[in-house]
Amino acid sequence: MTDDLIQPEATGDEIAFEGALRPGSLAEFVGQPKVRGQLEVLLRAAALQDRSPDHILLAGPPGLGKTTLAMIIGTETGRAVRLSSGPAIQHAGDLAAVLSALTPGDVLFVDEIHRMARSAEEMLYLAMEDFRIDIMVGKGAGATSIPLELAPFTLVAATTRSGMLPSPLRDRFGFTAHLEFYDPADLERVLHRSASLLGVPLPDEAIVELARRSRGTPRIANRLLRRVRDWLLVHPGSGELEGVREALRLYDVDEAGLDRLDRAVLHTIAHRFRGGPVGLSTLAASVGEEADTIEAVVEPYLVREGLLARTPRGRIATPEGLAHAGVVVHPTLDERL
Ligand SMILES: Nc1ncnc2c1ncn2[C@@H]1O[C@H](COP(=O)(O)OP(=O)(O)OP(=O)(O)O)[C@@H](O)[C@H]1O
Repeated sequence: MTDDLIQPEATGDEIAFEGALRPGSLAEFVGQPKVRGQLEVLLRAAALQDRSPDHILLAGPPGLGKTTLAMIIGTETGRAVRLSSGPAIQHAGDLAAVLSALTPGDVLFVDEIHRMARSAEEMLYLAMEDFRIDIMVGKGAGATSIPLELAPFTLVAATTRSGMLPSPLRDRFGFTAHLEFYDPADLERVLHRSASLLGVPLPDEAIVELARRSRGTPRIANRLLRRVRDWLLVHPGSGELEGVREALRLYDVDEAGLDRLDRAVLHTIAHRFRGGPVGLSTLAASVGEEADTIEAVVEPYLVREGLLARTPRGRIATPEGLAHAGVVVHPTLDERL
């Protein structure tokens, strides 16, 4: 299991806490200028023509704002958002129940759509394209299908694994938003906003330090902010910057913002596999974590930071990654690159 502090998925009481910090409009949504611009045009064009916006796929690592954007799409278009998720759709019947309950213009948000049952996919294709489904009644030779008209709706789906979606499904979205990790400057804005909403006034230098070590992820930035708030409560009279450093040390977040699992992955490649290449499943087994988590959560950030690279023969630690794991190799001697 990924370390509690840094894992990008929301946990326990955090869901309520996140609700309070969630930006409510596109204007309040920090960063991701490209996605914001694309969505603005798409939503405005639909409003001008008084129709439901096209189906939208939100792709990217956890904690970057996919759920937030889905809610914003509802608010900006003045439509109700109905919530479902891939793991909750285990049979075509589960999907039929969700779709048939929609009212005209609804936004249907399906989180983790890559985990939806294969048996529901065909039904979803038809629903997205023609706003109708065929319900099968009976079995074997006597089975018949009854067509059911649906209310026009907009599907907003989120995935951390867009590569796992079958292409007929991907093709049915009018627009795919690729969410990227946030720059430190954008995370500083997220943190300033959250700090003022939480009533934790932090000076700029403390916010800068926290943003730099939040793994490019607003959810992690907000979570670290809560831990810093706790630390300062328990240590009254301490400086805020000291609070940031001590809280992060306590929760095992290093100077580069890497957590225990990030470091375990780098360390394993660097030391056990002599820098790589190593295959994903071998790597996952060596660090005792699910291959999915390594691929969707750990790797994207290490790749973006230039610490790990994916090659056709497997994962390798880059010279910077090796250095982070305490091994120094001169790049010109590195035959793996
Ligand atoms: N652009 C942003 N500006 C301000 N806060 C943000 C932004 N994006 C995300 N957040 C904050 O980060 C938290 C996590 O965001 P959200 O739940 O939308 O992520 P997600 O990508 O849907 O994650 P998951 O895939 O795990 O559901 C939210 O509570 C929100 O407060």
